[in-house]
Amino acid sequence: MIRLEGITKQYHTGSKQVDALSGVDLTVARGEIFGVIGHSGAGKSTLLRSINLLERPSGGRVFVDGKELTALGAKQLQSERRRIGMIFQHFHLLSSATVADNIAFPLKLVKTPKAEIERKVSELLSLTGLEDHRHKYPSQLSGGQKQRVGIARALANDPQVLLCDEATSALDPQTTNSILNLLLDINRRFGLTIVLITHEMHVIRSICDRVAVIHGGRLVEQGPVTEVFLKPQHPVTREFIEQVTDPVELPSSGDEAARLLRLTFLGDSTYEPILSRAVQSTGVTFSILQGTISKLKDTPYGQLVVKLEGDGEAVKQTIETLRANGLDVEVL
Ligand SMILES: Nc1ncnc2c1ncn2[C@@H]1O[C@H](COP(=O)(O)OP(=O)(O)OP(=O)(O)O)[C@@H](O)[C@H]1O
Repeated sequence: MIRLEGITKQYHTGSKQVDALSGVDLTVARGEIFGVIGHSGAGKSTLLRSINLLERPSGGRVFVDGKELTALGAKQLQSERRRIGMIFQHFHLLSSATVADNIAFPLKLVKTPKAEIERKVSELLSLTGLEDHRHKYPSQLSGGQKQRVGIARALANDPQVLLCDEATSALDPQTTNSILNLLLDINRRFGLTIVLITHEMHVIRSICDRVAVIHGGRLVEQGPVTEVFLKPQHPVTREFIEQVTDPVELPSSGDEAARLLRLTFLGDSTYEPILSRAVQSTGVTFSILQGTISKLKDTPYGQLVVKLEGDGEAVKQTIETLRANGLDVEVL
C-alpha cells in the first residue's frame, strides 16, 4: 500500500546541514497498522510527512496504492492526497467552527452536495461517539474529544490511509487507550491502513502489527511487533521496550549464570504448564526470578527468567524439552 524507496531529507539552516532521513526503505501492507518509534529528533515527523509529501524528500521515491506520488504534478498530487487522512498531536481544529463544521470542512472543499455532507457528518459523529457534541466549539471539548473530531475530519473523504502524528502524546493514559481503541476499530471495520509515529512503546504494543525503530534518521530495526518486542536487536529498541517492562537484575556468579534462562511463550503456549512438565521428567528444580504475562495487540505472550538447579545433563535435557515444546529459550 505504501512504499518508500531510498528516502533522504536534508534541512539547511544557515551554513549547517541536518540529515533528517538517510536511505529509508519502508513497505506498509494494505490494512495493517504500522508504527514508527523513535526519540525526539530521530526523524519521525519528517518520515511521516514524507508519505503525503507534506515534506518533500530530498531524494528517493514514495508510492501510495501503486502511484508514485513523487512523480506527480501539483494538481494530481492534491487529488491523491485526499485519499490520505492525517491527525495531529495538537489536533489542528478550526477554533471558530463547531464540531460538525470541522468535520464538514474537507467535504466542502471538494464541493460535496449539502445533503451528502449532512449524511456523512452524522455518520462520522456516530462512529467517533461525538453525537452529543455536534454543536460545540473545540474550546468546549476535552483533549480526547478534540482528537475524535480530528479523526472524524480525517475520515471525511474516505481515505485509504490514515497518518497519525503523535496522535495520543497530548492525552492522559486512559484517554490514550480510548483513542487507540477507536483507531483499531476503524482499522478493522474499514480495512484502513494506518501509519503512526510515537515515542511510546505502549502505543506500539497496543495496536500495531509491525514496527520500525528510527534513530538518527535511519531505520535501525523493523519487523512484526511480536518479533521486535520479544527479540530486540538494537540498543535503542531495548531502551524503548524497557519503558513497558522491568529490567532483570541478574546474579553475577559465572556458575549460576550458566543455568539462567529467559523463556518466551507466545500465543496459546503462554497458558500451558510447559515448564513444570519439563522439570517433572528431569528432576531439575527451578526458581522464577522474573515473570511477565501480557498481550501484544491480540497475541498473548509470557516471559520468564528462571534459575535451573540440577546436574548438567538433566539441565541440558530440560532445555531441549522446553525448545521441543515451542518455547524460545535463551541461556543468559
Ligand atoms: N524545518 C526544519 N528545518 C531544519 N531542521 C529541521 C526541520 N524540521 C526538522 N528538522 C531537524 O530534522 C531532525 C528530525 O526532525 P523530526 O521533527 O523529523 O524528528 P522527530 O523524531 O519527529 O522529533 P520530535 O519527536 O521531537 O517531533 C531534527 O534534527 C530536527 O531538528
